[in-house]
Amino acid sequence: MASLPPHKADFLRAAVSGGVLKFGSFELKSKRISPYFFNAGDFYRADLLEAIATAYAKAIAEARRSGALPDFDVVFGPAYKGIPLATAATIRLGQLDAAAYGAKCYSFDRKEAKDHGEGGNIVGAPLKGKRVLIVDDVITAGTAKREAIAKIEKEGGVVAGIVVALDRMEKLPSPDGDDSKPMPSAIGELQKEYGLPILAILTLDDIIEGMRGLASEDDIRKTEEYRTKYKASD
Ligand SMILES: O=P(O)(O)OC[C@H]1O[C@H](OP(=O)(O)OP(=O)(O)O)[C@H](O)[C@@H]1O
Ligand SMILES: O=C(O)c1cc(=O)[nH]c(=O)[nH]1
Repeated sequence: MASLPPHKADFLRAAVSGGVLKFGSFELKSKRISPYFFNAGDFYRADLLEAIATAYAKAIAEARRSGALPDFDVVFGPAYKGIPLATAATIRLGQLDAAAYGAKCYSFDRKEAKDHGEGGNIVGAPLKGKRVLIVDDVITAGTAKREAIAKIEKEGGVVAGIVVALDRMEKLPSPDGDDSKPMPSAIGELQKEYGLPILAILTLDDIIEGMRGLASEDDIRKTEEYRTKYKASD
């Protein structure tokens, strides 16, 4: 991982040591078959959860300092894997800088609306009139982030930006389902369409670079082939 900047190398090291980054054959939400998979649900041990929470919190604080992210009120984690990530990132932000982040809130959605008790779709801070930062695991085709934006807007919130652990650097799905057609990048189109800043702690390029000599040559070759197959036209 010598060629990666220290914050990326530390995060990739935590992902590898926790078995979060895997090589094999995996079907994605987009139905693409990938030779690698980043399962953020495997950051379940206290030290690993702290590592990912720290990585998000530092990325957010740095982007606030540089002006790459606007201010926000609520950190929103899309169900399911976004839930512990957003919650842990909120705690870590408050620990890093209580004056700036101690009053930030967390919130997440239910995949199915609750019809009793408090009811509704949202758990945690109400979103109405709030600036909402989405914190989630991975962007592949961008579908999950579009769904999250629609839910937040329906609740009356305004999305301020998106932070993910991994940008897989893939193209949008073609409307006719033919994935061999050139298409623009999922992340670029989200940025353009919604005018949102999107930050990623790691990209697929970082994984390929950082895993050279650590993953098998065969796994790296298959991952490079996958990168070429789903490479965006922009
Ligand atoms: O960019 P996309 O093509 O939408 O795919 C990426 C998303 O898909 C998965 O979430 P999923 O909706 O499967 O929910 P989960 O958090 O319950 O695993 C994954 O956790 C990412 O958030
Ligand atoms: O696209 C997905 O569904 C996906 C990719 C990935 O690397 N990790 C994940 O949890 N989901």
